[in-house]
This record gives sequence, structure tokens and C-alpha cells, in this order.
Amino acid sequence: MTNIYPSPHPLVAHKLSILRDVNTEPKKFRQLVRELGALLTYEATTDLQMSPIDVQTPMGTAKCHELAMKIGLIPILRAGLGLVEGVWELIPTAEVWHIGLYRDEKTLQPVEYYNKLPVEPTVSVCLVLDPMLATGGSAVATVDILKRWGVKRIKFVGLIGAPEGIKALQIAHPDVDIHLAAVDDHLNEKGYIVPGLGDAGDRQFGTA
Ligand SMILES: O=P(O)(O)OC[C@H]1O[C@H](OP(=O)(O)OP(=O)(O)O)[C@H](O)[C@@H]1O
Ligand SMILES: O=c1cc[nH]c(=O)[nH]1
Ligand SMILES: [Mg+2]
Repeated sequence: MTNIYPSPHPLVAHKLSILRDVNTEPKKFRQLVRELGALLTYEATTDLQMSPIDVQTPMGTAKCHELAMKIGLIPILRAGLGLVEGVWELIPTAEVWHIGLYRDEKTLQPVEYYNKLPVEPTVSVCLVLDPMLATGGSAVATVDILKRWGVKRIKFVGLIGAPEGIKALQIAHPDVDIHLAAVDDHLNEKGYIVPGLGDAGDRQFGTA
């Protein structure tokens, strides 16, 4: 399938290598997650729909373009929170709708604990934000929720994906583009990505 986009950008690779390092402390880790969120979103949004607009400059009229669609950022709590700020810097008009999911430690199945989406969709494009795509359960469940909400255009923006999670998301939602900083080797017996970066939530929030 062709909907998986690992970033080819040297800045992304450089920042990811520092992020992975077991010695990178939470403050630096949060900064890198924020920066990577912005860089990956820049790559993920090249095909957004635009509408023409005439802008008066001090020298005349410029034929310009503006975003034509309302964009929603959907961070998956907790770890997805760290990606919001960098993306919001680029798209300040985006709405942010939080989805709370945690993985059951034994079954690795996602458990929903927060969802305050209004009845009718208020956005037409959603960027699902979560650093880790491991089994894919959390991403698939979030896209399920967004499709039930009525959103048709959905992209996943994350940092590291395991082949297992990428496959699961592709099979469940082949229409969802997957933008990542890297694709890693495999999942371990506890569902952690190897080599990965450990627990993205714990490393951001200092809870390890
Ligand atoms: O692809 P999956 O197998 O579903 O795993 C990925 C999920 O696991 C992590 O969240 P976690 O459950 O640790 O919650 P947290 O962000 O609150 O730490 C991560 O942030 C993803 O949401
Ligand atoms: O490697 C992993 C897998 C799931 N969640 C994480 O935070 N890290
Ligand atoms: Mg976690």
C-alpha cells in the first residue's frame, strides 16, 4: 500500500535520534516532540484544499490562496498531547478535540476514557496525533470514532510506527494516510516498539 509516508527529511532524522536516546531528559524530550510534530505536519499537509483570495498589499492586489477546510487536531491522550503545540503553531485556526485512550497492559486493547466530541462534526479534515503506532489498536479506534462522528478526510501523524501497527491501520482504514518520522523493526512481547523510544507518555510527563 502507498499510504505510508516515513519522513525523508534530515532534520526529522536528526531530532528523532536525540529523542530516542535513553539519556534525553523530559524537558528536551518535550521540545523535540513539539518540533517533530510541526515538521511532520508540514509534510502531511501538502495536499490540503485551498481557495483563491485577493489580498491588498501596499503595492496592489495579490492573487493568493487560503486554507479552504476546517482542520481538527485529535491528540490521543496522553502522549499525543505533546504533538499539539507544534502543529498549532502552523495551523492556529485548527480546532483541538481530545480523545482519551489507554492500552490495557494485558490485552493491549485500547480502552476509551475521554470523548467530548459534539454530535455534529465541526471540522472536515482531522489530523490524529500520537507519537507511537504500536499494535495500531489506539489509532484504529480513534479513526473509528472520527468516522462515526462524520469526518471523511483523516490523516495519522506520529513519530514511530511498528510494521504490525502500520498494517493494522492500513487494513482497517486504507484511506488514512500515515505520516511518521520512522518505521521500526518490531514489537516486543509487551507491545513496545523495538528499538522505539520507550514509553512516550512517561518520557514526556516524567512518570516513568
Ligand atoms: O498502537 P497501540 O498498541 O494502541 O499503542 C500505542 C498507544 O500506546 C501509548 O499510549 P498509552 O496506552 O501508553 O497511554 P498514555 O499515552 O496515556 O501513556 C501511545 O501513546 C499510543 O496511544
Ligand atoms: O513502544 C511503545 C508502544 C506503545 N506506547 C509507547 O509509548 N511506546
Ligand atoms: Mg504510555
